[in-house]
Amino acid sequence: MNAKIVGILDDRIQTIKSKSGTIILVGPISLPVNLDGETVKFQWYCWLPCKDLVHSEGGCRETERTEYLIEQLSESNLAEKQQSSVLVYGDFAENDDAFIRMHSICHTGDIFGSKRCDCGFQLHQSMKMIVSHGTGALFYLANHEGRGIGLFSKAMAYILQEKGYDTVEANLELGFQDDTRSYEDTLLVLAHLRSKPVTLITNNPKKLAALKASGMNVDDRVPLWGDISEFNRKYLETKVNRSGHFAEELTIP
Ligand SMILES: Nc1nc2c(ncn2[C@@H]2O[C@H](COP(=O)(O)OP(=O)(O)OP(=O)(O)O)[C@@H](O)[C@H]2O)c(=O)[nH]1
Repeated sequence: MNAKIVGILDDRIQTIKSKSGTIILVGPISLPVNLDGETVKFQWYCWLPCKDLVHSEGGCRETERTEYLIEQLSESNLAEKQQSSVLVYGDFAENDDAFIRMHSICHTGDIFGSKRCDCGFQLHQSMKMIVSHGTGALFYLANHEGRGIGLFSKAMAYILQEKGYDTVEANLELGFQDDTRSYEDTLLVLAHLRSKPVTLITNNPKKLAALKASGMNVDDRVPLWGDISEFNRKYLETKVNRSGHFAEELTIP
């Protein structure tokens, strides 16, 4: 193992231990982002559950950790697994007030710009809200596709939705719960980066409750509705009527 390479990486790799397993966090990494034509500098971190390494014990050792981690990377086939990450803005550890977005990956909305949901809009808008607020973090949760059912299953659910099933019914008909997302690892990363309370960007009361129940220090919420069109009207109505989303701020034309 090249000691120079280990030395370069070592001080930006940390382990976070929990009852359910260890997470390896890499960062901060400077990430300049084009946000509506302006360059905004975020600090980026990515994390990996130790169990996703081929020899999980070796990767998570306290001593010589980085060396063991590098040895396993090329064998661990990480492109076949999902890694989540977080974009941090401002003095995240210390500022009294910070906006947090827990954003579930949406291949169709975030990447293709699909208008069947509001995900792409929420992703972009939440980054703008965090920057204009001055401090915050966008967690991009890569194992949450389709509220936890996976991309292929979401494609099947979309076909059922074309035949009149709503989002919740389609998930249930395919044998899933309506919402199977876990925030466990994400909250460990958040606690590592910040202990002060946060304001959560969401319209979803169940997400707020689940995060609070898992120990997240949330003292406020801000809504994020938008990009409403004929294509996502039923999806958004289902959020309000079936999933209990806060409706007071939503006006569907
Ligand atoms: N199963 C299913 N998932 C969908 C559908 N449309 C979007 N999604 C997924 O829903 C997730 C969006 O979650 P969030 O943006 O956190 O939405 P939310 O739980 O309503 O909460 P907030 O956006 O915070 O208000 C993404 O993973 C999308 O892939 C759909 O029709 N069916």
